[in-house]
Amino acid sequence: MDARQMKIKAAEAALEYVENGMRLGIGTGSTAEEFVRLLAEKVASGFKITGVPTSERTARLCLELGVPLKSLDELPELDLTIDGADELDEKLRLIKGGGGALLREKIVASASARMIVIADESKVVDVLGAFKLPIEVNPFGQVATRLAIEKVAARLGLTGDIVVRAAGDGPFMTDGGHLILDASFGRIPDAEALAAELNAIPGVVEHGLFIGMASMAVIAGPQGARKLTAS
Ligand SMILES: O=C[C@H](O)[C@H](O)[C@H](O)COP(=O)(O)O
Repeated sequence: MDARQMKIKAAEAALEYVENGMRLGIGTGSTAEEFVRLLAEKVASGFKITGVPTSERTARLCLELGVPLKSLDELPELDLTIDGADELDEKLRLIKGGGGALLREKIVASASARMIVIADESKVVDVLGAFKLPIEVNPFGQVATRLAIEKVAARLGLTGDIVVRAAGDGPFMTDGGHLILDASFGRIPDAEALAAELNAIPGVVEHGLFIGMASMAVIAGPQGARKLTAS
């Protein structure tokens, strides 16, 4: 089974949790896009859901494939969000934001009664941090914000480069008009402490640590999909 087939396997297994009539948060990324394709097939066969996309990219795909959408302001309480992740541990702590959608993803997941993560086995780690932690920051004062991040990270024993994510010749801009700083901490033994410290820095808009948000993950491997619930 290749990487794409595993993403499809995870998406298929997660689709079983989507019920007729649900208000559904729809994630961003290559795994979430496989989910959108399968969901669109169900919608075409008469299944009714209303989706709230977590990015412009996901919105475009949904519209192209005929998945009905509303904004989060039109539908501020959701039944379920299904989204991918860049890394997750056995306690369902996640790193997200590899695609730059972490802010809307976190807002949509927070507005949902339940969040299910879809991923392949390669994303499951013992300790978060091999994937660079995306931190969304306001462009104003970005250098001061980066220094503040470095200071709180050092207090927690974390070091490593923190660089502005690029796109083409310029910086990558999120759907909200912010920058992403990618922090190469390596290992983040106390993700809760880091999340709290980052939340307290004014220039940080949001960060990619999703803690206590997912209730289940569907993990696809060569043998099929398994469920992971927070331990
Ligand atoms: O910003 C992007 C999201 O957090 C994605 O869900 C995450 O990067 C995983 O994407 P993929 O399924 O492409 O690995």
